[in-house]
Amino acid sequence: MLQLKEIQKTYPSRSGSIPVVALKDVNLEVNEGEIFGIIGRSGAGKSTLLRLVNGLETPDSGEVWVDGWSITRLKERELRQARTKIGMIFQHFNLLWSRTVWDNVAFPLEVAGRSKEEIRQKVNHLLERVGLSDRAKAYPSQLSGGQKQRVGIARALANDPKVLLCDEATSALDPETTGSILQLLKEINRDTGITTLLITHEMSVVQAICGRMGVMDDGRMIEVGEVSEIFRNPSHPVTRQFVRQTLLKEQSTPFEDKGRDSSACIVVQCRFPGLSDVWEELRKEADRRQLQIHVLAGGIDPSTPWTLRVEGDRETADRIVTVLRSLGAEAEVAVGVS
Ligand SMILES: Nc1ncnc2c1ncn2[C@@H]1O[C@H](COP(=O)(O)OP(=O)(O)OP(=O)(O)O)[C@@H](O)[C@H]1O
Repeated sequence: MLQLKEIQKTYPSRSGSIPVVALKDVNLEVNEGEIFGIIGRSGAGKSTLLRLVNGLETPDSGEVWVDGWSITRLKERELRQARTKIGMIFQHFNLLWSRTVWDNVAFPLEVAGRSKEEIRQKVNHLLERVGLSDRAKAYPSQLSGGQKQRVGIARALANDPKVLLCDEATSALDPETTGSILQLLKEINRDTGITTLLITHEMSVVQAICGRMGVMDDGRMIEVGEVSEIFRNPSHPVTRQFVRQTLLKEQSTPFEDKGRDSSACIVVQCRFPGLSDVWEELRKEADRRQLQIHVLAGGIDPSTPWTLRVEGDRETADRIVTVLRSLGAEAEVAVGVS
């Protein structure tokens, strides 16, 4: 669905010094219907990559393909047409502040020349989809951050795009709102099959909704793979650092703090045949043993493997693996971080 082939992108220097090579020989393939996450530190080249996909930037060399269109070869008129099939949401929402919620969502449909009746039906449907029917007449300034992003999502979906690009879409939101927006994106992907490419600097975002991910550093795509696999076995030092930072973050704690030393932890990877029963058993077992276990990935979609962080030493993790196996799960200790 989306392909970047041997992309090279250089920006001319801003102050007469050396030009900046933002992307270096980047290759990427995103499959139809998947949610693909790209993570990287500031300046890694994530935004440049996204702007290449919707044709806002052109590469020095290489090709960008979106749904059969070679974005890099299109003339301005064709590019505008191709762009209607690419929706985008932004960190700071980019809403039209003088227009109501309803009018913001209607805007791309008006530009596309849709009839009044078509616009009415579509906007009402989209507002219902994002849970904002009752705020249709409000202005963006009267909305919370999460509601603003819901308007952004509805607007991005107005022309039934095949691809949704998310540019740090939850970076301006608190963790709870982030969770609900990610959940909405996941549901939309499930219901419409829209191919979703998101960029972020937060591993937790990738873990929450992406099936596969790419890691960028200094203009290069340094690692691509299944999120669970990369988490279990990060090969590049930069990826390892992202994983480590996530593991050491005190978040998503399903168990109360038992005063353990949290400076050491072990990651356990497991697959459950079912979900809730096993999880309940595991909770009880961990409680009995006074252990802290955090779900790092796999919490939203029961079909994906779970990644658990167990605070404690290798012996503790081995005990948890034994418990998991006794509950019918496939489980193994993946990586130790201290
Ligand atoms: N218009 C521009 N002119 C010159 N240099 C640019 C321009 N846009 C980006 N760059 C440079 O290209 C490199 C990649 O930038 P880019 O914004 O793609 O990275 P990023 O990973 O999205 O970073 P961030 O997370 O901070 O937005 C950086 O060194 C940046 O300074």
